[in-house]
Amino acid sequence: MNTKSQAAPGSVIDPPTPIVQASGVEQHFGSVHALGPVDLTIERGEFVSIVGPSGCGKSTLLEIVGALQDPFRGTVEVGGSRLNGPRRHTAIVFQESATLPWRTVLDNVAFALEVRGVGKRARRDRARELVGAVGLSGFEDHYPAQLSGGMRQRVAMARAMSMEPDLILADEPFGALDEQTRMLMAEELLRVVSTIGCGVLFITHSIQEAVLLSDRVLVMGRRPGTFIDEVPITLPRPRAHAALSEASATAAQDRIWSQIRAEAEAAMGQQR
Ligand SMILES: Nc1ncnc2c1ncn2[C@@H]1O[C@H](COP(=O)(O)OP(=O)(O)OP(=O)(O)O)[C@@H](O)[C@H]1O
Repeated sequence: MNTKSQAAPGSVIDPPTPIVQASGVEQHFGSVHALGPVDLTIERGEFVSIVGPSGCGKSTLLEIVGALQDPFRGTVEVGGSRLNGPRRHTAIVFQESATLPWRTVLDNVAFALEVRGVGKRARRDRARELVGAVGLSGFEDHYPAQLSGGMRQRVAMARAMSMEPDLILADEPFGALDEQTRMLMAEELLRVVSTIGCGVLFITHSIQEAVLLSDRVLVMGRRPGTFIDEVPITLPRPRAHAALSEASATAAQDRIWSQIRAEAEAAMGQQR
């Protein structure tokens, strides 16, 4: 799935910079040292997950990369430029991503296009395509209140895609969903991401989900979180859930779990 394009030999085009390059990132909230320092690089088109014990600083890092937290220590470049506020091509998806209750599914998805000044006809056509891509064809005229939580999350995903992101920041996006919907949504996300070829920073408490989706899983230790391991996932793509029973996948899951377990136990000990 990696869509890392290479500059042709002799080409005047520079090789692409990573989509995210963060170094020495650290966050303090008053006397609470929440995160870091950490370095993080995500190549263009790469899917990177972060797993780690509760409260270790995962969301803090994602929010810093998404320009939702400022100030912080260290430097963050996204798309080759120093971060100086929210970017148009960074899409952020949370566990309970908000939909606009007074707009239909189609108009929720068309909203980001409207903000960008895309004409009415073009944005409705594009929104219809995206609604289809997340499996909601037939629900275009429904309002969010008429949908299940999983369907609303699909609307949020379609809206994120409408921004033509080069980077998706996803913080436990399927955390509130039942197991079956969660599995289907994970496969859906893989399809979407491979179609648009964007980089992804994905936070999850599910080790299985991280292994299924990622090119690399970063394991964060207890607060103040730093990366204690980096696990490459070499399963061939396209992937479906059956891939999780392959030997390399179970080995990766065991390796990640043994480290998180040790960190979570130590973190619980600190809190006693
Ligand atoms: N605005 C804030 N003010 C004070 N402390 C904060 C703030 N935001 C986060 N923290 C603290 O910083 C630490 C890291 O929080 P963060 O939400 O990044 O952890 P996390 O790894 O995402 O946790 P979880 O897995 O439980 O969602 C925690 O101890 C949290 O209580």
